[in-house]
Amino acid sequence: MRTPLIAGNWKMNMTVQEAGAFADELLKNNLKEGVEAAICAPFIDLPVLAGKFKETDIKVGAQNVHFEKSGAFTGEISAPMLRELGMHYVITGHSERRELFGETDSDVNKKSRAVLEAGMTPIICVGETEEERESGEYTAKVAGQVTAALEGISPESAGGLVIAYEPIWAIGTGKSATSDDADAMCRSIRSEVEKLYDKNTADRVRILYGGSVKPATIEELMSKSDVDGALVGGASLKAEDYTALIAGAAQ
Ligand SMILES: O=C[C@H](O)COP(=O)(O)O
Repeated sequence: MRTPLIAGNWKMNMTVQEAGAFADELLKNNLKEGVEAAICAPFIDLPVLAGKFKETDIKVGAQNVHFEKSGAFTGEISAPMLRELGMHYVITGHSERRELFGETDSDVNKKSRAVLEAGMTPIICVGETEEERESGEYTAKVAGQVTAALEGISPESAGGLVIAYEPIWAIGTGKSATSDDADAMCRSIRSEVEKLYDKNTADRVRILYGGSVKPATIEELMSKSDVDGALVGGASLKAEDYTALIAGAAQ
């Protein structure tokens, strides 16, 4: 039985003050049980969120990491630094990082392994462009990203991973994949994991959908058997909407 996960990805939004206010508001709400809640925030917000959520089940995560533990990498943050702050998750391979910052499949693999080595869980993002969807190449593209990201990761670690399927054409566009499309792609990713490892590992790995998920669409999405949750951008920025996402996922 896989615990559903609703992971917010704040991207480059929310000042420290706004993050604190979000946390205070969220803590006043009664989050439905049975769904894991996580917020992946800008680096500067992480200490305040870790502090506010310390005595709760709400997890905190980062949106990026460097794959080396330390060294001359100006402006970068390492996995051991994030672990010491109490982080549970780190998003790796988000399409914005791949497209805007030139991250390669190999970088995503190295970052994911560094996150695991530090005792955290990577949320590994994969997904196709609109052109790849239209050309019919999308299943192969995503399978290739999954294979590259998981290279060298042990079966024991692989079962605990989170993979987020985020079709690039659905991110921040209001143009969500249908729940059936999301389910089909999550199933295809699970079968890829089974090919790389075994059925037990594939049954354990959690696969999220991301791309214009809203409180109004979460319930239908979560009714699908291979969708284990969502990676949510815009709709995770307001405590009220985030609370509604958790409630919808708990149905
Ligand atoms: O990581 C989250 C995704 O990029 C989705 O963002 P969105 O919910 O704003 O479309």
